Amino acid sequence: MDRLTALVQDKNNPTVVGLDPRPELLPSQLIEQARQRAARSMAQMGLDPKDLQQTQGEQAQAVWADHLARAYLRFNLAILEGVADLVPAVKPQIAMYEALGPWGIRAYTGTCRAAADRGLYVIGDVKRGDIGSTAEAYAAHLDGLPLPFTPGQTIDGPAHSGGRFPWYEDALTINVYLGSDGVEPFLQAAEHIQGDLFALVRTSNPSGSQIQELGLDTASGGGTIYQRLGDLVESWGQSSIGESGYSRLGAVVGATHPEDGALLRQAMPHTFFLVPGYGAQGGSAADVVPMFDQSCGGAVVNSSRGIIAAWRKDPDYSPRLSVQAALGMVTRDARQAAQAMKDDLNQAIKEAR
Ligand SMILES: O=C(O)c1cc(=O)[nH]c(=O)n1[C@@H]1O[C@H](COP(=O)(O)O)[C@@H](O)[C@H]1O
Repeated sequence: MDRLTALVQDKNNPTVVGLDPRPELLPSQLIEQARQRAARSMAQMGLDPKDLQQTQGEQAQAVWADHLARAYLRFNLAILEGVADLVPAVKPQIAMYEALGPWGIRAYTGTCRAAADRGLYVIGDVKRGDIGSTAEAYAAHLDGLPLPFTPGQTIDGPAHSGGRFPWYEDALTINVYLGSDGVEPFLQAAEHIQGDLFALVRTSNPSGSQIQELGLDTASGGGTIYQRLGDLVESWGQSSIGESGYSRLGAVVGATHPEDGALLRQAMPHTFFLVPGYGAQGGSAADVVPMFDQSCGGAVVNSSRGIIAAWRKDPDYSPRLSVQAALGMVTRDARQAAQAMKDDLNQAIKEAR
């Protein structure tokens, strides 16, 4: 977590902007423009643009997914323009993009690349996890595609280009339910690119408690499942502790569980926390304070809707604005929201110390 720690310190800001686009979070004129462009594409392909309105037929759906994905990328670029110099990191959530098929994936990788080009640390929120051999393939998100030229050809060691192509992520969120053999390939890939991972430990959603708060008997060490997971994550990270004092294996700890976060902070001194749930899910700056260490480091806090949808609360917004003007508002309001979050977090941390 050395690079992330350095970026947080440089910008004096532990804020992560979640890039989670959805049609209703985009200004309507951007959607309308995508619709018009899709209709033109349909006409050029000799198809009836009316099919688009009812999204009838595979081709119409493909054309629409393509143009909506392009609108997502434009929207994200507007957000990045507003926040890139202010925040250390972004976290695109891949499900929003995967919903648009291959065109969405192109918007996802385009977003990650644009963020990386602006010097931001990119957390790919992919929440992967599987048996070891499959986890190796998922881990290619970090260390690049091992592309054999001949089917069946094996590639020894880091013979492939390695690194950021084609995903451009610095870190991934992972699900560690499958145990250490599902984590090891991710750790190796992270080591290869000097990147990081964030394992789900205590999630922000209410029903996470159905599993994570289950108690363990004393023979199994006592405590709860999330505490045991925390211990395991701390121990799996031991061999990758960097100069910052934190390992490459971080933990996701929801802002909606401040008491649990405080317990985990104590039990996991070498584990960096990614804290989602601030803002739209009700977590406050006071709630996230216990997730930070004594030096006010060791954690970053994510907000997605609170920043990317800030334009929706702007009294000057009107659907009659041009696309350019609406995107300008997206940029400005995202920046204001990110600045307000930075101030809110830093003030709460300062007051608590
Ligand atoms: O791994 C995550 O990022 C995550 C874990 C968790 O426990 N809770 C959680 O909300 N998230 C993600 O954090 C983001 C929260 O979005 P907002 O509620 O809009 O700020 C979404 O991308 C979620 O998928």
